[in-house]
Amino acid sequence: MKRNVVLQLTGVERHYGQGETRLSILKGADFALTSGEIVALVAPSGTGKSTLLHVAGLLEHPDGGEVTINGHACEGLSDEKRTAVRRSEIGFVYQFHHLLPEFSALENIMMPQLISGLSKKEASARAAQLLDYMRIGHRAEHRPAELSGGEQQRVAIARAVANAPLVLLADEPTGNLDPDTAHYVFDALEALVRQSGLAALIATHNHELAARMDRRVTIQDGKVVEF
Ligand SMILES: Nc1ncnc2c1ncn2[C@@H]1O[C@H](COP(=O)(O)OP(=O)(O)OP(=O)(O)O)[C@@H](O)[C@H]1O
Repeated sequence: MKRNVVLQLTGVERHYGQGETRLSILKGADFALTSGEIVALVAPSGTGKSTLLHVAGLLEHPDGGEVTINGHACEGLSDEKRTAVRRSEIGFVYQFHHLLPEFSALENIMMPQLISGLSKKEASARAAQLLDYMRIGHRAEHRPAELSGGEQQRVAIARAVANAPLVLLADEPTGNLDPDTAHYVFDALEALVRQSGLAALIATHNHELAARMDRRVTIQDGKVVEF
């Protein structure tokens, strides 16, 4: 499989507040993620992991620098175009699943596909396939509250990749799970990434999980450095 840089951060700056209370979180951060790789982002609390993921995932604008997705510079894009890139190229997983409580597992995974214009039939077929792949096909009709924490996260991962993005960004996806379940959920995530060739950047405090990833990076003085 040909390896491409699918996500690139160049000189990314992110500051919060003004004047004396101004907090500089990212100070010229550079980072590149290549298709097919899984990278751990391991850094102490408050150093800017979520900030980095939000900027990389086009959820926040950087105060300086550039975010390039699959070769396309995103900072100059209109909000509409950024949203379109985010929907088609980025999947996001949070520590808490953020699934829609009134919808079933299958419907939650169908949702981003319906928003992207797929028919119900197509979206449902892909959602069912992803649930099977995550080994929770038998829970398709259940709502999030009826699922275990590990099952909820597997649905959230399936939803994140439903539109076949290039990049999966995950912010502490197993932070809420016991160690065995964390490994089980990571197994599923890893299989999905390996099979589809997408790239993943995963913030985690779990050093055992981080050790299973291809590369580990951290944030030091507002910059991304290899661990
Ligand atoms: N919207 C905001 N306004 C002001 N400060 C913010 C904002 N968002 C984040 N911060 C601050 O930026 C710093 C980095 O936050 P961030 O959430 O990126 O850290 P983190 O490394 O993900 O931490 P954790 O591991 O605890 O989740 C923190 O000091 C946080 O308080």
